[in-house]
This record gives sequence, structure tokens and C-alpha cells, in this order.
Amino acid sequence: MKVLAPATIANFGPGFDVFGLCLAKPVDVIVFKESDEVTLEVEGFDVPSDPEKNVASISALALLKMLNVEVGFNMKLKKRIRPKSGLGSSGASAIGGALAVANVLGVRDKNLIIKAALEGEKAASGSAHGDNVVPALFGGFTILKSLHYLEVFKLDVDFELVVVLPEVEVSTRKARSVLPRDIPLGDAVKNLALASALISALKEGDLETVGRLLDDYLVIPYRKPLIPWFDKVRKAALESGAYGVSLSGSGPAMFALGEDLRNIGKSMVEAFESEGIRAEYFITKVGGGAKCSGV
Ligand SMILES: Nc1ncnc2c1ncn2[C@@H]1O[C@H](COP(=O)(O)OP(=O)(O)O)[C@@H](O)[C@H]1O
Ligand SMILES: N[C@@H](CCOP(=O)(O)O)C(=O)O
Repeated sequence: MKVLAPATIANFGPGFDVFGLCLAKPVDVIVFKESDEVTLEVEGFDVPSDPEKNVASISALALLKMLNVEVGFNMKLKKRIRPKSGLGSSGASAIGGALAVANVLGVRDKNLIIKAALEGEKAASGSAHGDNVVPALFGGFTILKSLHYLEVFKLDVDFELVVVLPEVEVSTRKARSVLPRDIPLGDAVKNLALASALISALKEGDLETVGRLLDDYLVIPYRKPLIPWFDKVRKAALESGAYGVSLSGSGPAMFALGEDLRNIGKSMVEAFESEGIRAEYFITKVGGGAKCSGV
């Protein structure tokens, strides 16, 4: 059987560790077969091929352990989402591995699938944040209210956005290690206002307002040393007509909303290049979540 596991945009402006948007592309592909042994073959972007070290197989093994099922597997991972890109690369593989096992064993419990996928996320980034694995599984726009007992609110949104991916890496583990333990109350209030208003605008399908609300006072200010080009690229996007622009997950990828997405993407790529960083842009729709095919 085969699983297609999509890229995601975590945080989506003010929603650190809570908001997530599923993208229609790129996707990791996992081909999975039950077996007596545990093997992993990787093609595409360079990620570990040791089943104990790859997020996809770690999550698959975690679900088997939770279910007390003693069976092995041959897994082939076609790694299409660049690691350390801010596009939920590890989250996609984590959901893919867990969903493959769930599908083969007929498990439908999303709580369990997410729990297993979080084992993979923890191995990749040191923390079990759920704002990549949740939208990768549910599709659309997700609000992760609670992970301990899974509670997710989902908005079925449908729009296009532009994503810009520079040729630099930001490790999520590192980007989380620079965050302060405490934040000023005023900043928390500003984010609360932005996040609440953003959900209201999303529900109304008012993308222009959503764009205007893509700001953040909780994490991006502290991550600026890791993404020194951020303000310049953001300015280029806004000057070329973007409704709004932000960092995707912990970066380096950035995304923007607007009308002329091609023109916005080109301006952002040029801004990266003026900083000596090669970049590419792509336009994608919101995705519908991970899909399984075959038995
Ligand atoms: N299947 C996988 N997909 C992506 N990264 C993986 C995978 N397996 C292990 N890793 C490791 O996880 C780390 C990437 O995680 P992270 O920084 O969270 O990237 P991203 O933000 O793109 O998810 C890298 O060290 C990578 O080698
Ligand atoms: N909320 C997390 C999201 C990390 O997303 P990734 O795509 O960069 O792995 C964070 O901001 O740390």
C-alpha cells in the first residue's frame, strides 16, 4: 500500500504550535508492505536510512508498539519534501509512517495515529509539537486545541498561496532552542487578538484580512538572528501586492497571500538573491490531508 503525506505550514502567522495549514504539494510518498523484518529504503532528499533514525519508520514502529503487534515491514520512502525547510518535512514522514501501519491494521483512531507520529516528530526536533502532523493528517486549516487528549478544530478552506524556499536550512530543534521561556504579557495579548481575528476572517473567506493578520510577537522576533533576511523578503512581498506574508513553521520557507502570486513569488526570490541566497517559489492550493491507496 502507498501513503501520500503532504507538506504543511505550521504557526500560520500568530498561531505558534496551534495553527497549521495542509498544502496540496509537495508530498512524501511511503510504500509499505508487512514483512518478517524491518527494512527502509530512501530515495530523494537525504534523510537517514536506518529505520531507528528515520522519522517515518520511527512512527510506524511506535504505532506497532502501542498496539502490541509484533510484525515487521519493508518501507520505501520517496522523500520529496526538503528537510529543515519549514514545510513540515519531518511531520509529513511521521504521519506517513503511522498512517501506513494504521491502514494495514485497520486502525481508525486519529488520536493514536497522531500519538505515534509525535514519536517521530520528537526524534527529529526534540519536541512533540503537533502543528505539522495534525494538518498533514486532517487536511485544510487546523487549530490544535489540545494534544494530550487530541482536540482539533478544522476549517475547510480553499485558496492558493505562494511558498518561497531558499537554499538555506533552519533546524526546527535549533529554532526552538532560541525561544524564551517567558514572554511579555502585552505580546501575548497582541498575538491573541491577531489569532482570533484571523480565524474569523478565514471563516468569512476574507483573504485580504487574513493576510493583514499574519503577524507574530511570540516567536519570530526571537528567531530573527537565524533568519536575518526575513524583513527584506517580507517587504519585497508587500511591495509587490501581497496581502500578507510570514515564515512557514520555523523557516526558512516563507509564504504569502495575494492576488498576483507569481509576481509576489518572483519579488521574494529576488529579495533572497539580493542577500546572496538562491531561492525558488511555487504556488499551491490548500491540501486535503494524507491519503492511502492500495491494501
Ligand atoms: N523522514 C524524514 N523526513 C525529514 N527529516 C527526517 C526524516 N527522518 C529523519 N529526519 C531528520 O529530522 C531532521 C529534520 O527535522 P526538522 O528540522 O524538523 O525539519 P522540518 O522543519 O523540515 O520538518 C533532520 O535532522 C533529518 O535528518
Ligand atoms: N510550531 C513549530 C513548527 C515547526 O515547523 P517546521 O516545519 O519548521 O518543522 C515551531 O515553530 O517550532
